[in-house]
Amino acid sequence: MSTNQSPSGRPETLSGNRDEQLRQAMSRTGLDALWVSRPENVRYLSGFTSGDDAKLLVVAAGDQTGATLYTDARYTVQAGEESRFPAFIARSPATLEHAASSVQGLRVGFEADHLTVSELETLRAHWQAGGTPATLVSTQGVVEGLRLVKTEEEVAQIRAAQTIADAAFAAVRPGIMAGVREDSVAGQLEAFMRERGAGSAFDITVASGPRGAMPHGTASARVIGNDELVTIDFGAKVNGYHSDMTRTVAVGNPSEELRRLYRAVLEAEEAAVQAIRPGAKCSDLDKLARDILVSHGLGEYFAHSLGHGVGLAIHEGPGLRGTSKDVLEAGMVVTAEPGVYLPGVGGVRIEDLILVTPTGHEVLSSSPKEHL
Ligand SMILES: CSCC[C@H](N)C(=O)N[C@@H](C)C(=O)N[C@@H](C)C(=O)O
Repeated sequence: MSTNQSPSGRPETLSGNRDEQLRQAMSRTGLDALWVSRPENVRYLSGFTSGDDAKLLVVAAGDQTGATLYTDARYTVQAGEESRFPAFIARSPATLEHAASSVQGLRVGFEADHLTVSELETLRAHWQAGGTPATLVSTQGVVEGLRLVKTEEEVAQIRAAQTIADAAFAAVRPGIMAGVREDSVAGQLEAFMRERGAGSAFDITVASGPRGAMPHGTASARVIGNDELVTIDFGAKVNGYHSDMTRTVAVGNPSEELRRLYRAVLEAEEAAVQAIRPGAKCSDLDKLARDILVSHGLGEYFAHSLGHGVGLAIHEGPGLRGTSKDVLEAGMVVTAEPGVYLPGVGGVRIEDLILVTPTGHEVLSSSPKEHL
């Protein structure tokens, strides 16, 4: 066990803009402290890039403000280089024993969506057993709420990721033809992005022919046939920030039935993109696209939501779905991605990545769409 003060000299106390927003969010939720366990949230607040193997304790109670990164000895050097907060190097339960003294008598939030039952029991055992127990408070979305609106720096990372993804698509598209395996297409996209310093944002979907009926048809060994549609959904990852884009392309001369599906999805997608602006209700956007597909008799085949926010996570707020209460604000980055999936026939999805701007929107993805 050891403490590791950041050599950068950056402050261990909560003092920046992001810290102030967090302090306000904690105050609204009635929290003195927050035990951050969602990897993206650890990264967002501390800068430490291996959030899967770290936790962050933030204390914002009266004069007592500050944060400590908890990670293990595999990351001693990395934590020193990356974390804005001092790191305590240990593994659980030593981490919890160390944190216990800081949380005595405090209302400590935990992230209910990112803590297992056994981890919660361990927190209780260490922080509620002594003379001045902490009160553990279940929370949802405290840090995620801060992540909804991106800073200029965050938008720059997402834009860089999308630029690489667009270049990858342009390079690989000519080779998407009958006789080529789906996983070869995925491999080429991934290799292109890696060559340019980006990772793949998620397992790439390459779904050809009848496999197009699977919204997340991860590239398989299937050989693309003639006169088929192929749905390709992929993204790049740059400094933790994702891009996300889907194109459906024609190989040969797909049937009129497939072309009709394509045209309906394109109409829904373009209408949704045009409606993206600050103040737009996410549920209305979903309905707009869904109604167009319903008017084409395809509503029952639109098997998911219209879209989602994109950032440090591939799926984050706001949610562009029927049940969403979210309203768009400038600085949000979202997808619009209607699709239809007909078992035994195939499917179509078209997706753009969009920045909400003060006056409307900017489409970040630039790969051309086919007109069938
Ligand atoms: C495993 S990440 C997949 C990324 C892909 N572009 C995507 O977002 N696909 C959608 C069909 C999706 O999964 N939507 C979610 C938000 C949903 O509707 O629940």
